Amino acid sequence: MFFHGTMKVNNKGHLEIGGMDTVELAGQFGTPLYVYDVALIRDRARGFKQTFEKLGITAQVAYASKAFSTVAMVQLVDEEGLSLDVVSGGELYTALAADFPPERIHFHGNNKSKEELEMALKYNVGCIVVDNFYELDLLQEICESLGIKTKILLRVTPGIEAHTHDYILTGQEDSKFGFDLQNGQAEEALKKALDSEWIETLGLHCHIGSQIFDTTGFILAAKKIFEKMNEWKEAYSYEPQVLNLGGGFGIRYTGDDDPIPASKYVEEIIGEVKNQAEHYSMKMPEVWIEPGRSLVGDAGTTLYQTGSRKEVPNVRNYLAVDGGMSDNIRPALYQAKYEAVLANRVNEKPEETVSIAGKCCESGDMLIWDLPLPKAEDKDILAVFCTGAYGYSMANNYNRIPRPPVVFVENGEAKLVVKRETYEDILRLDLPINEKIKN
Ligand SMILES: Cc1ncc(COP(=O)(O)O)c(C=O)c1O
Ligand SMILES: N[C@@H](CCCC[NH3+])C(=O)O
Repeated sequence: MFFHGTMKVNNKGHLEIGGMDTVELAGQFGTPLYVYDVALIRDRARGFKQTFEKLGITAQVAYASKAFSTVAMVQLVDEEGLSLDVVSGGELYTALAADFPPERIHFHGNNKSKEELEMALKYNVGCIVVDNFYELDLLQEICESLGIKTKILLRVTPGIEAHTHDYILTGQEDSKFGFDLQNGQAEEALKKALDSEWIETLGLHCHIGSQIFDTTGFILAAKKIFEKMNEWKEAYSYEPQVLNLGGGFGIRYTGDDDPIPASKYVEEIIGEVKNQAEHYSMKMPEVWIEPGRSLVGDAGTTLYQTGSRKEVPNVRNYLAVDGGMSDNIRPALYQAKYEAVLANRVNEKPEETVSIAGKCCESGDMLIWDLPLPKAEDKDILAVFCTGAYGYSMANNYNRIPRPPVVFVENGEAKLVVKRETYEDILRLDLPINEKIKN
């Protein structure tokens, strides 16, 4: 059984998370429903911090809020003392609304607008991760006009390919992100930034991709970056104070996934950074990381209610649930795989293989192919595991389906942290072309 965190089976044979019966949660809050195991998120956050402490390394662990950003989540990140990576005005606005300390916010993005940069500068965020020449010029201009100085990291692309899905690769040369390290663009950007009286260049940033199972790519990236840092030390007497090696640490969605433990990623990466710093006689930089998925991925579970069935004789049985690609687009987008159980019948043995269909009008809206389950009946509760990262955050209103609510569970208590969207919410931004609209 694919249990983790505080999950267990209670004496009714129901899945329990955070001391709460998920079948009762489904009854109370309705389905689909996102349930987050808060203790597991705290555990993961503390694990990262403790590994750095144990290694005696000055670090910042910035939660990549694109994985799952809500006011409550940002407050939890603050409680755990992490920093926060935001990638848009909306994520920044959420962080500020949650009263997150701006000095611990890192602002990312490959096409930040003037308004977004102004907002970041006015709130004095900890650093801006500059992605391209357009942004570097714009930032310099805005700083000058507002009379505000800022700290930056330069995002570099080291020219390596991590082993993951093509759509979530970011470190290769042909990428929309960052200044290329090999072709001289990164050096040109550094010279520009060092020449600016408005910009303090804290160091470099690199993110090679997501759902990566070992440290080979990170180590290669660190080597390539140090090689350049050494050249730049000699040419410009510049040594970065910070090296941010991004996120991307993989998690176990199914039994086929075999990532190393989070602490191991950190230990091996730090080991290499130390080696490189020694090799080039450079001072050890602060090492920052930006985990998203590995902090929240397996802490999230989605509860659905089962509904219609379709049998294609001798081919496949389809079982539909009351959500789908509108609350979890990852299977459609990346062929992502998940495990699931019937939360109200956890102890029962599988009797059939069914494919879980979503309710959207799209053949590709399949959540799980060929899942062994007890013979599901109408109104069973299907719990899909490990939906905590890039599930709710990529949810949408396709087919005008309202987005589900989110509940945090911890120590036998459930707290609603995002309300279910209503049909009124769906109409909120619509304007009629004539007045014949019903309320
Ligand atoms: C710049 C950056 N940092 C951090 C992350 C977080 O990645 P993950 O959720 O895989 O840890 C991402 C997403 O891939 C990213 O683009
Ligand atoms: N959204 C992706 C990861 C991309 C992360 C952003 N660089 C996923 O669900 O796996």
